[in-house]
Amino acid sequence: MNILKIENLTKIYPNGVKALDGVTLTITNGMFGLLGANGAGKSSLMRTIATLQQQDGGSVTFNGHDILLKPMEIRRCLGYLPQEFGVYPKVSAEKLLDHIAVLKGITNKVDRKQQIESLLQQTNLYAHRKKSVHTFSGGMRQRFGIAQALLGAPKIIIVDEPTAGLDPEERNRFLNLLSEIGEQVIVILSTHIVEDVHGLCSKMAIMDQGRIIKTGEPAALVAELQGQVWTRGMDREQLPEIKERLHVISTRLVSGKTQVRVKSADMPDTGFELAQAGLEDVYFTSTIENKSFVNQ
Ligand SMILES: Nc1ncnc2c1ncn2[C@@H]1O[C@H](COP(=O)(O)OP(=O)(O)OP(=O)(O)O)[C@@H](O)[C@H]1O
Repeated sequence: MNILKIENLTKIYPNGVKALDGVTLTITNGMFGLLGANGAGKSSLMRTIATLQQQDGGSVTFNGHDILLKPMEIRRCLGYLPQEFGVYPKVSAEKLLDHIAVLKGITNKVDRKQQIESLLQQTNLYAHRKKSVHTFSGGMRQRFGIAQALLGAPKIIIVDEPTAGLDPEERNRFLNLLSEIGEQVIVILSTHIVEDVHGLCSKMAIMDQGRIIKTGEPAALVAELQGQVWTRGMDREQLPEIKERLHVISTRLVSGKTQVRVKSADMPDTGFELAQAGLEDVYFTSTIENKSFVNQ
């Protein structure tokens, strides 16, 4: 079993932004979802784990090795798909993978060739292996990103916002690919898309303003809220008054009418019906409660 232990991690950028504020998490084998809005601090956490930037306080250990003291220990067993890959050089996918494999220390040519061929097959890019990555579509690039992350059989795989900008078909394809990676490694999926976490991850954390505000199994977190989510349709003009009085989780426009979701132990008002709680309700209630806690 691999164990990634993050303890009291803090990161303050030179402009004074506290991107990580005492993050503590233990992550073991399997798919782990890190959910948070833009700016919550997910990329800062991912980059620190990937040893691309140093923390200002706290520690990260992987299987007992402190990554600050022994960055090579983690780099050797890490696959990372960053949010922004930057500019791709104008070489074929196959050549680029070969180059990255050399950088990752896979020096045996036969081994390299075998790994690259099998990863190109796995990511459904074999037919495109002679094409330059800069001509690939968004979805193909992300699949290429996974192929390069999987080179060298890593024990931790970090994917940062991988489905942003993908069309529904490519997004499905990408998520299926992630789910095939297996349970023998740690996969951290950082995303702001609730459904990505729901279907795929056995464990998750919600991040907001540099803090972990909730952790657990998605199904268990949803079960905790069951029986407390109420919904009703109303005119938009009624909303301010409802927001004033009730704990509104979210509002959505459905066929021209505003559908409001409210958290309450009992029926909050006339006309409300008990709704099936979902992970989106967990996410919204946690972040709303964190904001009111921070603003107190
Ligand atoms: N290099 C940097 N210098 C200064 N501030 C930064 C830097 N990188 C991130 N930040 C700030 O730190 C906070 C957390 O950013 P981070 O990119 O980690 O969040 P995120 O959850 O990954 O969001 P996104 O998905 O938008 O990247 C934000 O307020 C961001 O503006």
